[in-house]
Amino acid sequence: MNYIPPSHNNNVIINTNRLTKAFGNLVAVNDLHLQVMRGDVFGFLGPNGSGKTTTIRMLLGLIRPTAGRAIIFGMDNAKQLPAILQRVGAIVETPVFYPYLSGLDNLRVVAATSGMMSGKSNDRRLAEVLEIVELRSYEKLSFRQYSLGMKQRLGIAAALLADPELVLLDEPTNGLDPTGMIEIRKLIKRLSELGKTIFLSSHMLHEVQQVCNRVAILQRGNLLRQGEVSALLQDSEIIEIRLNSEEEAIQALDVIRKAHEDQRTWLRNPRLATEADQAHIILIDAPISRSSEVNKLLARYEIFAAAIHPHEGNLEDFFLKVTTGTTGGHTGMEALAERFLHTEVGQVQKSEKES
Ligand SMILES: Nc1ncnc2c1ncn2[C@@H]1O[C@H](COP(=O)(O)OP(=O)(O)OP(=O)(O)O)[C@@H](O)[C@H]1O
Repeated sequence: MNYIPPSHNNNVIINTNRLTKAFGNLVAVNDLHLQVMRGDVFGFLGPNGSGKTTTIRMLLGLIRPTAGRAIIFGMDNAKQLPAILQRVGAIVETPVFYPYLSGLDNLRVVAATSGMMSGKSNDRRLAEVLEIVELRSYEKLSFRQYSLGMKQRLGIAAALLADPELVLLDEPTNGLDPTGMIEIRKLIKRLSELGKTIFLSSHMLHEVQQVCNRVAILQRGNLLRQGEVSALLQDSEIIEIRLNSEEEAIQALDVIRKAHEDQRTWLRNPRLATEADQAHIILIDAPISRSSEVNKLLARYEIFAAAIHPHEGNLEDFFLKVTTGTTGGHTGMEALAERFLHTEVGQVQKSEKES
């Protein structure tokens, strides 16, 4: 995606141009072009070590890029960082709170140390943010008694104190149990309804699919894809056709391949299922809304499918496709993607850069 000059579009909240960070020979982030639009819940996806935190740290001005720049709210963060940060709330590392103070008192400390208002308006804001993160009923409880999910939400409450337009969250569900994850998901939706733009990094595709409208996929510091979740999901829809025998499956495959060559280009990558006992199953990367067309096509050649199963797209499949080029059997794909995402990946060596 091309760099959009900031003056041309005020709806672009984050706009990076060739953003790059090298640590010695290791290129942690390489030539990154990101566009986050106003109102997005933007998922920044990638396996461990792919450069997500490094990117967030550059956006927040915590580290300097080796090359390229980041424009936030139309301002260059190398030049106008304080003005940008006034409009941003972020959690990059687990926030530190006083264990023996209550949630409310901890927020009071944050408000006081960051020079926010005091008195009644301050108390009102504290109550508001505790309400948003659903900790109002636990505000008097000491921090050490909070669950991990509550601690994380208190961190988000602290990031919300100054009513930021943009909220940056680095792996907000890391280490949380399913209930904690659901709470964070609900909170992200609530923040989005309040008009915030949200940028969240994650390696949990399923989580991201449920809350984000747009995503960028990073691998070894390189941007693999960026776009609307709905469009990416459509790209990973699969039609599964079960035939009555392996012989019939091979005939059907031939028909589908010819149809693909003959203008039905939406019938992408027809193939036999990879599992040994599934040689009678064909998988096609194709919009599931066209399942009946496939059925009719085969019937014209007197091939009658025993069953046709449309598989909705999911980010795991999509991710696997773009990261490994795998478009094989559907079976086990999610598990494979999940394994991949938890794998520490190797890093690219610093490449020669164009000027
Ligand atoms: N200060 C640093 N010095 C040297 N290498 C670093 C530094 N910070 C990060 N890296 C390396 O840069 C790469 C990208 O790390 P980064 O933390 O940005 O990845 P990530 O996608 O956020 O992964 P994780 O989810 O594990 O934090 C990794 O190989 C990491 O070891």
